[in-house]
Amino acid sequence: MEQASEKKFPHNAEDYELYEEVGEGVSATVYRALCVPLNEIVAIKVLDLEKCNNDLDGIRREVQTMILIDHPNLLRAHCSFATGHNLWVVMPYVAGGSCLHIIKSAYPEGFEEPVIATLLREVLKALVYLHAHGHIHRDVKAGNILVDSNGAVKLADFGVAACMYDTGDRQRSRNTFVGTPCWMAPEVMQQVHGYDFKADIWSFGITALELAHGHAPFSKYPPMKVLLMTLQNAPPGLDYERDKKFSRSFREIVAACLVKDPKKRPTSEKLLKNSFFKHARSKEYLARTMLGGLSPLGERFKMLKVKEADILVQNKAMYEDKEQLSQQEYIRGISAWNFNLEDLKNQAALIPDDLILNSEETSVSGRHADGQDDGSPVVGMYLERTNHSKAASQSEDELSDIHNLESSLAAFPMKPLEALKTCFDFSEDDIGGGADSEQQSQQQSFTSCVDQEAAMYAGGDSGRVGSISHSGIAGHRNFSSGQLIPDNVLSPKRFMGDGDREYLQPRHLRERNYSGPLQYRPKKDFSSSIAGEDASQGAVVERKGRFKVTSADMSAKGPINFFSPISGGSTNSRMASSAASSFLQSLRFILQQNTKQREELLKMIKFVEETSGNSAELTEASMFDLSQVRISLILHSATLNQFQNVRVGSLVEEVQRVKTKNVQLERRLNSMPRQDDRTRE
Ligand SMILES: Nc1ncnc2c1ncn2[C@@H]1O[C@H](COP(=O)(O)OP(=O)(O)OP(=O)(O)O)[C@@H](O)[C@H]1O
Repeated sequence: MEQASEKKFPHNAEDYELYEEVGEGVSATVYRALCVPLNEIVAIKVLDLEKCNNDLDGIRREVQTMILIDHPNLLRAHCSFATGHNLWVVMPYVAGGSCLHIIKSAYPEGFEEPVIATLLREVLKALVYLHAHGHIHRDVKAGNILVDSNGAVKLADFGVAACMYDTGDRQRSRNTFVGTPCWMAPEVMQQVHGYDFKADIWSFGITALELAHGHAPFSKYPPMKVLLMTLQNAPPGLDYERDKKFSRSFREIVAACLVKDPKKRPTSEKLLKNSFFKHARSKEYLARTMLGGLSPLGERFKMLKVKEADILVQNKAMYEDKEQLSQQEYIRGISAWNFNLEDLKNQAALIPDDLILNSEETSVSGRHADGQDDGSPVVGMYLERTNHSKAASQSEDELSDIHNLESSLAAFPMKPLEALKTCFDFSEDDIGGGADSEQQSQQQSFTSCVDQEAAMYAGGDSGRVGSISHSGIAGHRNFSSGQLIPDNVLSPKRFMGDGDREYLQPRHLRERNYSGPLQYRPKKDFSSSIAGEDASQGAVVERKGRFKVTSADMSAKGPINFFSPISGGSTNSRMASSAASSFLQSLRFILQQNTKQREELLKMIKFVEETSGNSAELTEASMFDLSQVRISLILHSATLNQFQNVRVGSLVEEVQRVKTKNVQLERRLNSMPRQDDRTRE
């Protein structure tokens, strides 16, 4: 057990002086602080319970896990308590900060192999411990690997950790989306059979790439696109050419972790024995190499925030309001992306119809070759979008992009509309299931926090120089999370006065997304229908560099390819469809522009349908294709987040209606005498 945790850390906010901010996540802000009675520097994670009320169960779990775990490579909390509408988690201060911060401040191209091996070995030790004790971390990433001033490595953030031995609701919650998309294993995304500790091994492999390159694969894309790419593309890995500087054993260990079939991934225990770790060095080496020359964490954090704010301003000038929320999420660090409903809706609106299969290759070579990528995911993303629009005249590329997007959608474990519908099917019982008896009994076994109720605060400012004012919290109770975080703590409105809101408020006034990890549950009836759609299970039919196209991509289950010839069509109808296709091709380009043009397009389709009436078989063919474009448009509209205007239900009906019309048109078309036959007659 860590020495610090043997001490009695007080449960009163007044006993702590909050200093500078040293970190920020989706759900919390972390401060360096002084524990006055013990005269010890600590870190305090401040979670705003008001803003986290979607994920109280997750918070309970995080605190429980942080207090119960006991391993030198895991960050153990000293104690936690509620104050006002905040939950404070007191933990050891890890002066080097997270690997993500260190990368952003000083190693944008990633670390050298011995550093990576040393970091990963320590993380693996933590995972071996967690897995052996029945825990899945579920959020392994550079942002959660902390390095102390002496080079000790601590895996942190149990906000999404789960217990493998849970039963009932908590077990079922492993069938939910939790984690950060870039690091998320395919089986976690698929939500089909649930997942186990092997999900951490996938994230571990992604983290290895993040440490090697300075960013995770796909990190510049919005979450929805990351989902599609993770499911559709071959797993990312170290490249023979691009990553020449790394050893073969490093390439191999990454490849072993990033296998889509979780059963084929090694256990953490087995990984730890891998020859790659012969490259690992001592803690002192890590401290010297990684932290030497770095300014104190608080200063670095401030500088990073200024830099990020600048990028945000630049992008604001270039891109208007709709994308702002997403951009903020990008800028705050990809690592800070936990999936949530609002993110999903906003990120979905950003899916460009551009390269999916080869995009990561493009982005990486861009990053290394032209040096234009400043490490900002936002800038990177928009550079690529601009470049892509320049290339729009190359129609072949455009066509293949469309096919790529659509086959990616096919590989997504649900049809796009269903996928989006499911995302909006927010599971209530995931949120409310926190007070089950099992948890309560676990909570009663907590050792580090004793009191259930702490004394009332004395009013007024503590007056401590350099600390954050405690004013405004007078008259409100503290609750120790050593017992179950009491229900009333988790319903902040019940005990909150207006004064509470002022406390720490300026730091929380920023526009942020607070809901923490997404916990969506797929509808039960979907799970059976989606089981067979994993692209990773299809036979490889085509390879593009490191990427593969599987038979699943080419299957009839895929979305309608409105550029393909009409089934059973004659030469004439093929000509007709080709004429229609060239028209549709232009339409398709317009489709990519914006919502307004999309609406125009729908009007045009309507016009063509109405004016062509009953006139000729050419019209029939065109109408068939046109209605397919309409379906595609509807799907895209849904995907591109037109939910403000159109209800999902009505979209589904519309798709059904147009599909029925298609079938009728196709029948009529097939039963008509073909023009060349009639000419012969
Ligand atoms: N004990 C600590 N000592 C020093 N820095 C810390 C400590 N704990 C967290 N941090 C810093 O604060 C950042 C945010 O903390 P944390 O990851 O716990 O918040 P979060 O809201 O759970 O984040 P996310 O869910 O985005 O991973 C970390 O990335 C790290 O840089």
